[in-house]
Amino acid sequence: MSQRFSFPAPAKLNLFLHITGQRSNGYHNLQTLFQFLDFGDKLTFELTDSGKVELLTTFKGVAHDDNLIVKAAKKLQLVSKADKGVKISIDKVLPMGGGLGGGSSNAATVLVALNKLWQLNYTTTELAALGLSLGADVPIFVHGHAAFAEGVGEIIHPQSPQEHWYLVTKPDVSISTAEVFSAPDLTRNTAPIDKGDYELASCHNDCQNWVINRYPEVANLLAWLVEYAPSQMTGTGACIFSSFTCEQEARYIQSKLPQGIESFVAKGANTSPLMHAVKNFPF
Ligand SMILES: C[C@](O)(CO)[C@H](O)COP(=O)(O)OP(=O)(O)OC[C@H]1O[C@@H](n2ccc(N)nc2=O)[C@H](O)[C@@H]1O
Ligand SMILES: Nc1ncnc2c1ncn2[C@@H]1O[C@H](COP(=O)(O)OP(=O)(O)OP(=O)(O)O)[C@@H](O)[C@H]1O
Repeated sequence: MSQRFSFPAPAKLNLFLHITGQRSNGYHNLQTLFQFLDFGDKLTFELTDSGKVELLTTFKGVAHDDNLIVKAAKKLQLVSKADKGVKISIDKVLPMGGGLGGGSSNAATVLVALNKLWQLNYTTTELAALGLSLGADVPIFVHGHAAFAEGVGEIIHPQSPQEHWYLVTKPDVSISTAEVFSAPDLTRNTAPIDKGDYELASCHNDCQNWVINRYPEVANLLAWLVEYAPSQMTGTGACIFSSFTCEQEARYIQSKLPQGIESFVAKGANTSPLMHAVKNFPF
């Protein structure tokens, strides 16, 4: 059996998410602060000579060729004319449709890892540009540093917010990004802020009110959490992150959560775990 290599695909949080306008193609202009978590999926790669991209893990509700993992690998194969193949498996822990960017992170890890494993030597900027067509969040995961982002999320200014401990909770609903962004009554006119001069505490998530008005599961859990810690939705939901100064506090509140709420505790990371793995490659 040939050698296997594993790389992390971490979660992201949107520490705030302002919608500042909408483009003629329907996409939204955003201002957001991305931070990674030291928690996420793990992808394992086995190089083959078959020329084929094979995802060995099945996903409920996502066909093999629609999976962002497969799309990213095929895209890289196509642009680079690489004749090598790969078998990929994933230990999936991030909830889908949670606002944690799992799919985009998986795609970014495929691009970054195969760039190394297939010895393609694309730059980070080239990989991020390739990734943007797969998802608006792919470039930030390719760049791998916490950042204030603009445009659809692809204009990236690295920043270093405080690395809190977070309790991340998932209300028992899955919310599609497209559903939120296509809502006629979503707030789309938040005034742009200056990336070098803003107060994190006065920022917010423009999707949150829309979501809590429609999903009582999110509204109820958020109302419960804010009694204990500053709490906000990430991305278009449904996950909520609550900030703590130490791990024990986060774990204590986790132990008090209402029954049946999926959750994990993780630390904010301004450098993505993927970057650490790449730096140490070959392992
Ligand atoms: C909400 C965020 O997670 C914030 O980080 C991202 O902007 C969403 O990123 P994503 O899940 O990678 O989104 P994509 O797969 O690119 O887009 C999903 C759908 O959301 C809408 N969409 C997405 C991003 C954006 N800036 N404006 C949009 O209107 C589009 O209708 C698109 O069809
Ligand atoms: N490898 C993958 N992992 C997760 N979802 C995938 C993957 N490939 C395709 N998808 C599809 O993408 C959708 C969005 O998944 P994802 O986990 O990225 O959502 P999300 O966390 O809400 O992302 P965001 O924060 O970007 O809104 C899923 O519902 C699924 O249909």
